[in-house]
Amino acid sequence: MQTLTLPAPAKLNLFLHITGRRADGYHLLQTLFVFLDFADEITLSVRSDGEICRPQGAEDVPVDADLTVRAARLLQQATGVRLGVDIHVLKRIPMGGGLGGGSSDAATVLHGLNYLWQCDLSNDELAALGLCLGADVPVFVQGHAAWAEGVGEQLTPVDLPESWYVVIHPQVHVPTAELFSASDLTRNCPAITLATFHGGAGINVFQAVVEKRYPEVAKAISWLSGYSHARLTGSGSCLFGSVSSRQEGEIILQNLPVEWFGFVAKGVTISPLQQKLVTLPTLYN
Ligand SMILES: C[C@@](CO)(OP(=O)(O)O)[C@H](O)COP(=O)(O)OP(=O)(O)OC[C@H]1O[C@@H](n2ccc(N)nc2=O)[C@H](O)[C@@H]1O
Ligand SMILES: Nc1ncnc2c1ncn2[C@@H]1O[C@H](COP(=O)(O)OP(=O)(O)O)[C@@H](O)[C@H]1O
Repeated sequence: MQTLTLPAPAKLNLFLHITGRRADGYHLLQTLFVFLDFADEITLSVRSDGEICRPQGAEDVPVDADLTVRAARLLQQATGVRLGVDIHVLKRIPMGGGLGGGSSDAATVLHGLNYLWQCDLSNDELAALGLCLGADVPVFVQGHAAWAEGVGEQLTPVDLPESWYVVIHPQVHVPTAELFSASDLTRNCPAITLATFHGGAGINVFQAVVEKRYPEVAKAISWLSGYSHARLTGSGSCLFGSVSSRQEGEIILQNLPVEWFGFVAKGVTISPLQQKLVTLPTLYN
């Protein structure tokens, strides 16, 4: 039986603007994605009977709704492969926190099964499949920090300097779809460039909306602002601030109120998944 364990890293949105809306209601974004060296862990064991099972995963995510299972089914249908898989998901990334854990899990399953099932799809083909599962999946498939436009699928790779982040989860679940439909969400940001971002431009348009609706998130942002420039990632509820080293981040976390969860992570240009994929030996029939 072929078994493979791969990471599914978290992401941060270093800024997030909405510049307009598509005819189908989806929002047009500008954002900058960076990966973290903080990840879920996914173990895939090939089954010969074609079944797709998830013996281990997030308890509150039903098997049929799990993005890992949906990704496996999608790849099976798209390629006609007759093999199946047991999917073990070790969750570390807080769910519904704007860290993209579900999307990342899906991207890791697409890559892992593309390898184990020997489907031989390209990164672009896997990213196109991933987009059917969620707007954030393609960047995790491509695995390179990126400037993103469209709904997040038009990606331009960006090399970012290594940096450290304190990430706080205020233990609040913020539903993405609800925030995208908020009447007070700013949807007409003027387009900016990477150069203007590096010059200091760029906010997260969800931050004001989330702070108003979720006082606990506002409280956490205010707390982290005492140490670093605190910003929301994605549609929240996680927030982050950059720090100069892991040690500086750990010192800040010593004062973290007990009701919140926090961790320090390194921001990386090449995702931990890509780093692992390039070390895998070639499989022969
Ligand atoms: C906001 C972001 C920023 O990276 O991240 P998260 O906070 O989810 O991590 C993403 O755009 C989220 O992408 P993702 O989480 O994949 O969203 P999807 O499952 O595709 O969409 C969930 C719902 O959000 C709305 N939606 C999503 C993306 C988008 N560009 N416009 C939208 O209006 C739609 O109502 C959709 O039904
Ligand atoms: N494998 C998975 N891991 C996390 N969430 C999942 C998974 N599969 C489906 N979901 C659903 O996707 C939602 C969003 O999860 P997640 O990607 O972690 O957050 P966000 O989109 O805020 O970054 C969860 O609330 C959950 O209902």
